[in-house]
Amino acid sequence: MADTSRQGKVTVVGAGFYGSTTALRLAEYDVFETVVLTDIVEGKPEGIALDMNQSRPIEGFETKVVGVGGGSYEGTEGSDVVVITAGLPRKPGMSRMDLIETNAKIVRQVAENVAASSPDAVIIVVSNPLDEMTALAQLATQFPKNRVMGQAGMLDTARFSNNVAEELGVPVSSVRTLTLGSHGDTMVPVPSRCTVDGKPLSDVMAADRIEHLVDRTRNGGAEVVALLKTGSAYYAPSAAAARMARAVMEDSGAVMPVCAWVDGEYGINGVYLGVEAEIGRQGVRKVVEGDLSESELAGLREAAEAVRAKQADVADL
Ligand SMILES: NC(=O)C1=CN([C@@H]2O[C@H](COP(=O)(O)OP(=O)(O)OC[C@H]3O[C@@H](n4cnc5c(N)ncnc54)[C@H](O)[C@@H]3O)[C@@H](O)[C@H]2O)C=CC1
Ligand SMILES: CC(=O)C(=O)O
Repeated sequence: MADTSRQGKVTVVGAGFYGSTTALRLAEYDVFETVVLTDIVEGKPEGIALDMNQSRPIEGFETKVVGVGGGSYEGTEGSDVVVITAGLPRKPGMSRMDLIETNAKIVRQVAENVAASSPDAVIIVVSNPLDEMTALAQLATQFPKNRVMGQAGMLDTARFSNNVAEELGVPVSSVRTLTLGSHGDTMVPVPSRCTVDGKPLSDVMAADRIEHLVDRTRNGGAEVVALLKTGSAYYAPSAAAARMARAVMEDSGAVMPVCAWVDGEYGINGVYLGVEAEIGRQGVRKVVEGDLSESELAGLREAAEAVRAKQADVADL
């Protein structure tokens, strides 16, 4: 009898650190029928897929992982969700923005291929610089804006929560935080929306320590890059992208911080920006506008203008 407990196809483009860990997380959820992993390199995705499939009897999942190398999109056709991880990671001392020209060429080409092979997919972009690459993927595919979003806020929020939990010596499960804005210098960690065991963060932590953790969160990616010396973070980033892909496939309605098209919310018009959004089968169901302090709102508007300028530039790259 056919097993109908798993459904859908998710493609992960780019079989590097981010892409391969995302593919494994997605496969281990055991909710998708197929996870396709692709790369321009021949053999790498095929080898990784075989290795992951060989782990199925040990980990006990049935999702089939398919590897497609050589820049081919054969086998990805009709994907429900596509996660774009193709692109260079930064080196120590580089900003995400230093990747813009190289990664724009890669993301444009990938997005055009995705549009041709999976015209109804929801796209989750992770390649950096994130806000600009998300805008570019929408331009290149001409998909409705709700069907193209970027992963950053889930990661930045997780880093903020981990920083708070470590500082206070409490379980991460007792901490709620939020990070909005860009995945860059104008990131907006939102202390007014943070709680520990339901209590406002400001009741349990001194203002100067909160400010320190806000800074550490803004520099969370660079902190990992500096330690690794080569490449950038992928365990926490892949957890975030995989959760987003699963929320799409399951039409869960979960509210997550993501890079979404903002048009009117917070008085901000026409830009991809990190905000909270309800995620479902069509991608972003709606942007969820929450309460922010005056300075947080000003920070979000500043981030919007900074990414708007760069997003206009990528159209020509
Ligand atoms: N949004 C976020 O929160 C985060 C974003 N990133 C970004 O994700 C991207 C990937 O990072 P890693 O996986 O660590 O890098 P990596 O170097 O390990 O992997 C990148 C992969 O992309 C492949 N690739 C390049 N051009 C391609 C094309 N045209 N088609 C298909 N595949 C192609 C490469 O062959 C390579 O396997 C980087 O741009 C990085 O900055 C990384 C962490 C967090
Ligand atoms: C690489 C990157 O964007 C991060 O770790 O935040």
